[in-house]
Amino acid sequence: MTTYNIAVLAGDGIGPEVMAEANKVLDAIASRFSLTFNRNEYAVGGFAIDTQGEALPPATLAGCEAADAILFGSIGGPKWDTLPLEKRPERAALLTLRSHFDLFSNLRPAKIYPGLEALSPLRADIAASGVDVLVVRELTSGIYFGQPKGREGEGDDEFAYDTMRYTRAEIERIARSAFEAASRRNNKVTSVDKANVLVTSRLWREVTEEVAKDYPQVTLEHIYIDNATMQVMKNPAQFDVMLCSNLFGDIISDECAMMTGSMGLLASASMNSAGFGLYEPAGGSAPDIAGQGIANPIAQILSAAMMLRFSFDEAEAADAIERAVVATLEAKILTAELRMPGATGQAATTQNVGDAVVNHILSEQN
Ligand SMILES: NC(=O)c1ccc[n+]([C@@H]2O[C@H](COP(=O)([O-])OP(=O)(O)OC[C@H]3O[C@@H](n4cnc5c(N)ncnc54)[C@H](O)[C@@H]3O)[C@@H](O)[C@H]2O)c1
Ligand SMILES: CC(C)[C@H](C(=O)O)[C@@H](O)C(=O)O
Ligand SMILES: [Mg+2]
Repeated sequence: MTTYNIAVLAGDGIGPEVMAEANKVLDAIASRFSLTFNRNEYAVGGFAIDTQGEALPPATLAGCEAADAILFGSIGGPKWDTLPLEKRPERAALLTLRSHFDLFSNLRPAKIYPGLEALSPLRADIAASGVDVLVVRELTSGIYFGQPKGREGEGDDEFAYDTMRYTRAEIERIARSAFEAASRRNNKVTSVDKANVLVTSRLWREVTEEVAKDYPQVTLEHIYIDNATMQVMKNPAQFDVMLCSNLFGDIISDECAMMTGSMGLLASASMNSAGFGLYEPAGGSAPDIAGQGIANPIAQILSAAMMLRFSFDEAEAADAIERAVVATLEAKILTAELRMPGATGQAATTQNVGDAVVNHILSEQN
C-alpha cells in the first residue's frame, strides 16, 4: 500500500471548514484506491499568531519540510489586518512558504463544464462558448518580493514604494511551465503584460518569445493586462493558457474563478522544479461567510485532486475526485453563492457538498 505524507495547514476563516471536507474526500480515495495518507495538521496564519505568537511557527515549517506535499486552506482576516505587513498571515506565512520552497509555478485552472453554464454570471452564449482556461502565474518574484520596498518621510512628503523586478531566469522558467502546460492542452499561450509601460514587461516579452522557439507547435500571443481583463469576460473561449506575472496572475485568476460561478470553485497548485507542491484554493478565508457552514468546499477538494495528480502521480484518483465534483454540481447540490436568485428549496451546506462528493467516489467503486 502506497503511503503519502501530507502536511495539512487549514488556517483561518473558512479554511478549517472546507479542509474537513477535503479530508473526508481523501479518506474515500484512500479506501477506494488502497492508498494511505498520513496527515499531520499544523497551525498557520492568524490561528498560529493567536496560539503560538507567529504566523508560521518553526514546527509548521519543519512539518512541511518533512511532508511529500502541503495541503493549505486559507489565512488572514480582519483580526490580523492591523499588524505590520511583515507579521501579517499573508506575508509571514503564505508568501514565506512560497518563497522558502521556491514554489514559482502556480497553476490555476478555471473551467465551465458543459451543462453547468447556468452557474456562470456570464451571458448564456458566452458561458456556452467552451471556457477552459489555465492561468499560469509566476509566484515567487515580481512586485510581491522585489527589493527595495518601504515607506519613508513625513507629512505630505511621506512616500511608499514597491519594486517590480524580474530576472531573465525567473521569466524563462515560468514561461516554460506555461508552454509545457499548453503542449498538454490546446497549444496556445497568451502572455499577459504591460509592455507599453513597464520595463519588466519588455524583458518578459523578449524572454517569452525566446522560450516559444522551443515549442513550435504552441502559438504565442501577447496581450496587455487591461485588455486581458476585458477579453476574459467578452470572449473567454479564445484563451487556453494565460501566462502571468505574480500580480497580474493574482488579479486575472479571481476573474477566471468568478467566470465559472464562484471563488469557491478555483483550485490551485504551487510547485517547484522538483515537483514539490503546495495545494490551496485560489480564494481566501472569506470572513463574510466564515463560521456558518455555508462555504463551498469544492476549491479545497479540487486542490487535493491536483495534489494527487501532480505531487503523487495518482491520476486515476485525481480523475475520480474531479468526476465526483462535476456529478455533485450536475445534481444541483449547490452552496448558497452558486444558486440563482429566487431558487427554491434549501441551499446545500459545506458538509452536504463534501458528503455528495464522497458518496459519488464510493458509489463508482460499487
Ligand atoms: N490563499 C489564501 O490564504 C488567501 C487568498 C486570498 C485572500 N486571502 C485573505 O483572505 C481574507 C479575505 O480576503 P477577501 O475577502 O479579499 O477574499 P476572499 O477570497 O476570502 O473572498 C472574496 C469573496 O469570495 C467569497 N468566497 C471565497 N471563497 C469562497 C468559498 N469557498 N465559498 C463561497 N464563497 C467564497 C467570499 O465569501 C467573498 O465574498 C484576507 O485576509 C485576504 O488577505 C487569503
Ligand atoms: C493572500 C494573498 C497573499 C494571495 C496572493 O496575493 O497571492 C492570494 O490573493 C492568492 O491569490 O493566493
Ligand atoms: Mg488572490
